[in-house]
Amino acid sequence: MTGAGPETDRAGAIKICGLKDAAAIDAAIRAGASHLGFVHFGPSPRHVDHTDLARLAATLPADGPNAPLTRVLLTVDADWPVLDAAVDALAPGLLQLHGHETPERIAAVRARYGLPVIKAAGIADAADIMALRPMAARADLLLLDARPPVDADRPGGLGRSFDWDLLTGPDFTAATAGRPWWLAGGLTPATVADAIIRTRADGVDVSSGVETAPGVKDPAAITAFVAAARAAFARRPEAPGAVTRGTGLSGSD
Ligand SMILES: O=C(O)c1ccccc1NCC(=O)[C@H](O)[C@H](O)COP(=O)(O)O
Repeated sequence: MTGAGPETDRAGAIKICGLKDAAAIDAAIRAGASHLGFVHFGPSPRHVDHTDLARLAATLPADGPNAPLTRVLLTVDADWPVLDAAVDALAPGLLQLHGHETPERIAAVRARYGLPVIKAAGIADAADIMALRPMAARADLLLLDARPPVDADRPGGLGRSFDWDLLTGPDFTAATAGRPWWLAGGLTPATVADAIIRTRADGVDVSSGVETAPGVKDPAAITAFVAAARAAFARRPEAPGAVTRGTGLSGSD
């Protein structure tokens, strides 16, 4: 598999996830987010149904190769009919699989839609790092989130962070196999800059940290988060001024 393209390959991605309303979307776009995430998973307080996915999609700038923004469709162990309908409604540029999708399923989703795939992985200990390897072989990008508690009603968007020291060293480098990866889990406008500098993540992703309550986005917090992330990415020596918006893709092997 070759790299999917600039949507996933470039450093400096900033994704605001769990968007449901125009004010929050507008704040994310104005601030300079590169990726807008839409959750399509019934139990989530951020769930957007097919009708609203299509309605919101109609208000967004065009997606596709070299577009300034990438729409990300987030699903959890979704079957083909659910995925087909959601992809039709949103016309995303990137698919985020946030459940227990196997490497084979990742490859099948990627092939069916011709879109790059983010595989989210819950991290709590070194074993979770070792488990990244087969996912990295099939996904275009990894999203490293806190592993949810066993009794959680959803696998992400919980505002929980994890030990970033797990993201260093040869085991981590081997497990990610050169695949780009984004950091998620409990990030906030106050912590994102430190996270970017310390972990050297290729991108960051937030949901709870820019909300006033689960599912209720705070436009001012979105603006602050994106500004802090942009400034931190710009300070990193390997990516001077490197905040980039997701653009085109190949999605093909
Ligand atoms: O947001 C949800 O409710 C959700 C439900 C099911 C799977 C994933 C979900 N969200 C994922 C995200 O929003 C982020 O990618 C990530 O988990 C960071 O969330 P947070 O810790 O709240 O910033």
